[in-house]
Amino acid sequence: MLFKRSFTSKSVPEALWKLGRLNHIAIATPDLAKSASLYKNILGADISEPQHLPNHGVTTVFVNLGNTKLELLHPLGEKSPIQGFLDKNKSGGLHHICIEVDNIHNAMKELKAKGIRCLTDEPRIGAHEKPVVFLHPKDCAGVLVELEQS
Ligand SMILES: C[C@@H](C(=O)O)C(=O)SCCNC(=O)CCNC(=O)[C@H](O)C(C)(C)COP(=O)(O)OP(=O)(O)OC[C@H]1O[C@@H](n2cnc3c(N)ncnc32)[C@H](O)[C@@H]1OP(=O)(O)O
Ligand SMILES: [Co+2]
Repeated sequence: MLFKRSFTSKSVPEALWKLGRLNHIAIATPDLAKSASLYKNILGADISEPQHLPNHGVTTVFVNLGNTKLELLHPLGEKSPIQGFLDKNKSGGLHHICIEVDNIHNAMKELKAKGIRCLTDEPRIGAHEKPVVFLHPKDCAGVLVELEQS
Protein backbone atom coordinates (compact mmCIF):
# COMPACT_ATOMS: atom_id res chain seq x y z
CA MET A 1 0.00 0.00 0.00
CA LEU A 2 1.36 3.40 -0.95
CA PHE A 3 1.37 6.21 1.54
CA LYS A 4 1.37 9.74 0.29
CA ARG A 5 3.92 11.77 2.24
CA SER A 6 2.72 15.25 2.95
CA PHE A 7 5.27 18.00 3.42
CA THR A 8 3.73 20.55 5.69
CA SER A 9 5.45 23.37 7.51
CA LYS A 10 5.37 21.08 10.57
CA SER A 11 7.20 18.15 8.97
CA VAL A 12 9.92 20.22 7.19
CA PRO A 13 11.86 22.37 9.62
CA GLU A 14 12.84 25.72 8.17
CA ALA A 15 16.52 25.96 7.21
CA LEU A 16 18.50 28.09 9.65
CA TRP A 17 20.65 29.55 6.92
CA LYS A 18 20.98 29.47 3.16
CA LEU A 19 23.88 29.69 0.74
CA GLY A 20 23.54 32.62 -1.67
CA ARG A 21 25.41 34.18 -4.59
CA LEU A 22 29.07 34.06 -5.51
CA ASN A 23 30.41 37.36 -4.12
CA HIS A 24 34.00 37.19 -5.36
CA ILE A 25 36.90 35.05 -6.49
CA ALA A 26 40.21 36.07 -4.97
CA ILE A 27 43.56 35.96 -6.73
CA ALA A 28 46.78 36.34 -4.74
CA THR A 29 49.47 38.23 -6.61
CA PRO A 30 53.12 39.09 -5.92
CA ASP A 31 52.74 42.35 -7.93
CA LEU A 32 49.46 44.15 -7.23
CA ALA A 33 50.11 47.09 -9.58
CA LYS A 34 50.92 44.74 -12.47
CA SER A 35 47.84 42.57 -11.86
CA ALA A 36 45.60 45.64 -11.50
CA SER A 37 47.01 47.02 -14.74
CA LEU A 38 46.36 43.70 -16.51
CA TYR A 39 42.66 43.91 -15.67
CA LYS A 40 42.32 47.66 -16.22
CA ASN A 41 44.54 48.44 -19.19
CA ILE A 42 44.78 45.16 -21.07
CA LEU A 43 41.45 43.49 -20.31
CA GLY A 44 39.54 46.79 -20.01
CA ALA A 45 37.78 46.09 -16.71
CA ASP A 46 36.46 48.52 -14.14
CA ILE A 47 38.71 48.33 -11.04
CA SER A 48 38.69 49.89 -7.56
CA GLU A 49 41.41 51.86 -5.81
CA PRO A 50 43.71 49.73 -3.61
CA GLN A 51 42.29 49.23 -0.12
CA HIS A 52 44.63 48.47 2.79
CA LEU A 53 43.10 46.05 5.30
CA PRO A 54 45.65 45.73 8.13
CA ASN A 55 43.24 43.59 10.19
CA HIS A 56 43.29 40.99 7.41
CA GLY A 57 46.96 41.42 6.46
CA VAL A 58 46.17 42.20 2.82
CA THR A 59 45.81 45.02 0.31
CA THR A 60 42.95 44.46 -2.13
CA VAL A 61 41.92 45.77 -5.53
CA PHE A 62 38.44 44.75 -6.70
CA VAL A 63 37.69 44.11 -10.37
CA ASN A 64 34.01 44.57 -11.17
CA LEU A 65 32.72 41.99 -13.63
CA GLY A 66 29.03 42.78 -13.40
CA ASN A 67 27.80 39.37 -12.25
CA THR A 68 30.62 38.97 -9.70
CA LYS A 69 33.97 40.46 -8.67
CA LEU A 70 37.60 39.47 -8.61
CA GLU A 71 39.55 40.38 -5.48
CA LEU A 72 43.25 40.91 -6.20
CA LEU A 73 45.19 40.26 -2.98
CA HIS A 74 48.68 41.27 -1.92
CA PRO A 75 50.26 40.69 1.51
CA LEU A 76 50.23 43.62 3.96
CA GLY A 77 52.40 43.55 7.07
CA GLU A 78 54.62 40.81 8.42
CA LYS A 79 52.06 38.14 9.31
CA SER A 80 49.89 38.09 6.22
CA PRO A 81 47.72 34.94 5.94
CA ILE A 82 48.49 34.84 2.21
CA GLN A 83 52.29 34.88 2.54
CA GLY A 84 52.58 31.09 2.79
CA PHE A 85 50.42 30.71 -0.32
CA LEU A 86 52.62 33.13 -2.29
CA ASP A 87 55.78 31.41 -1.06
CA LYS A 88 54.42 28.19 -2.56
CA ASN A 89 52.92 29.83 -5.67
CA LYS A 90 55.53 32.35 -6.75
CA SER A 91 53.51 33.79 -9.66
CA GLY A 92 50.34 33.96 -7.54
CA GLY A 93 47.10 32.14 -8.27
CA LEU A 94 43.50 31.47 -7.30
CA HIS A 95 43.34 31.90 -3.51
CA HIS A 96 39.70 31.65 -2.36
CA ILE A 97 36.08 31.91 -3.34
CA CYS A 98 33.56 33.98 -1.39
CA ILE A 99 29.90 32.95 -1.20
CA GLU A 100 27.16 34.95 0.48
CA VAL A 101 25.06 33.47 3.31
CA ASP A 102 21.91 34.93 4.81
CA ASN A 103 22.82 34.08 8.43
CA ILE A 104 26.54 33.71 9.09
CA HIS A 105 26.18 32.78 12.78
CA ASN A 106 23.77 29.94 12.04
CA ALA A 107 25.99 28.84 9.16
CA MET A 108 29.06 28.67 11.42
CA LYS A 109 27.19 26.79 14.13
CA GLU A 110 25.90 24.15 11.75
CA LEU A 111 29.15 23.80 9.79
CA LYS A 112 31.19 23.40 12.99
CA ALA A 113 28.76 20.70 14.16
CA LYS A 114 29.39 18.91 10.85
CA GLY A 115 33.17 19.00 11.32
CA ILE A 116 34.01 21.87 8.95
CA ARG A 117 36.70 24.04 10.54
CA CYS A 118 35.97 27.79 10.70
CA LEU A 119 39.29 29.64 10.81
CA THR A 120 38.08 32.19 13.39
CA ASP A 121 35.72 31.66 16.34
CA GLU A 122 33.68 34.73 15.39
CA PRO A 123 33.05 36.41 12.03
CA ARG A 124 35.24 39.42 11.26
CA ILE A 125 34.39 42.52 9.26
CA GLY A 126 35.58 42.00 5.69
CA ALA A 127 36.35 44.12 2.66
CA HIS A 128 32.69 45.07 2.16
CA GLU A 129 32.16 46.09 5.82
CA LYS A 130 30.16 42.91 6.36
CA PRO A 131 30.90 39.91 8.62
CA VAL A 132 33.00 37.19 6.98
CA VAL A 133 34.47 33.85 8.03
CA PHE A 134 36.88 31.49 6.28
CA LEU A 135 36.47 27.70 6.11
CA HIS A 136 39.54 25.46 6.08
CA PRO A 137 40.50 24.40 2.52
CA LYS A 138 41.17 20.82 3.67
CA ASP A 139 37.49 20.54 4.69
CA CYS A 140 36.19 22.13 1.46
CA ALA A 141 37.53 19.99 -1.39
CA GLY A 142 40.89 21.79 -1.36
CA VAL A 143 39.39 25.26 -1.79
CA LEU A 144 39.58 28.04 0.82
CA VAL A 145 35.98 29.27 1.17
CA GLU A 146 35.00 32.68 2.57
CA LEU A 147 31.40 33.13 3.70
CA GLU A 148 30.04 36.69 3.73
CA GLN A 149 26.85 37.85 5.41
CA SER A 150 24.55 39.07 2.60
C1 LIG B 1 39.32 40.97 3.34
C2 LIG B 1 38.69 39.66 3.07
C3 LIG B 1 37.44 39.84 2.23
O1 LIG B 1 37.38 39.49 1.05
O2 LIG B 1 36.47 40.37 2.82
C4 LIG B 1 39.69 38.66 2.46
O3 LIG B 1 39.43 37.99 1.50
S1 LIG B 1 41.16 38.50 3.31
C5 LIG B 1 42.04 37.21 2.47
C6 LIG B 1 43.19 36.74 3.28
N1 LIG B 1 42.77 36.08 4.50
C7 LIG B 1 42.69 34.74 4.63
O4 LIG B 1 43.02 33.97 3.71
C8 LIG B 1 42.25 34.21 5.99
C9 LIG B 1 42.07 32.75 6.05
N2 LIG B 1 43.28 32.03 5.66
C10 LIG B 1 44.11 31.45 6.56
O5 LIG B 1 43.90 31.50 7.77
C11 LIG B 1 45.32 30.76 6.01
O6 LIG B 1 45.63 31.31 4.73
C12 LIG B 1 45.16 29.23 5.90
C13 LIG B 1 44.03 28.82 4.95
C14 LIG B 1 44.93 28.60 7.29
C15 LIG B 1 46.46 28.66 5.32
O7 LIG B 1 47.53 29.19 6.04
P1 LIG B 1 49.03 28.78 5.70
O8 LIG B 1 49.26 28.85 4.23
O9 LIG B 1 49.94 29.57 6.60
O10 LIG B 1 49.04 27.34 6.28
P2 LIG B 1 49.63 26.01 5.73
O11 LIG B 1 50.78 26.24 4.82
O12 LIG B 1 49.87 25.19 6.94
O13 LIG B 1 48.42 25.41 4.90
C16 LIG B 1 47.74 24.27 5.27
C17 LIG B 1 47.36 23.54 4.00
O14 LIG B 1 46.39 24.31 3.30
C18 LIG B 1 46.84 24.60 1.98
N3 LIG B 1 46.42 25.95 1.62
C19 LIG B 1 46.87 27.11 2.12
N4 LIG B 1 46.25 28.14 1.55
C20 LIG B 1 45.38 27.61 0.64
C21 LIG B 1 44.45 28.15 -0.27
N5 LIG B 1 44.31 29.46 -0.37
N6 LIG B 1 43.72 27.32 -1.03
C22 LIG B 1 43.87 25.97 -0.93
N7 LIG B 1 44.74 25.39 -0.07
C23 LIG B 1 45.48 26.20 0.70
C24 LIG B 1 48.37 24.49 2.08
O15 LIG B 1 48.91 24.21 0.81
C25 LIG B 1 48.52 23.34 3.04
O16 LIG B 1 48.32 22.12 2.37
P3 LIG B 1 49.39 20.95 2.38
O17 LIG B 1 49.54 20.63 3.85
O18 LIG B 1 48.74 19.84 1.60
O19 LIG B 1 50.61 21.51 1.76
CO1 LIG C 1 37.88 37.65 0.03
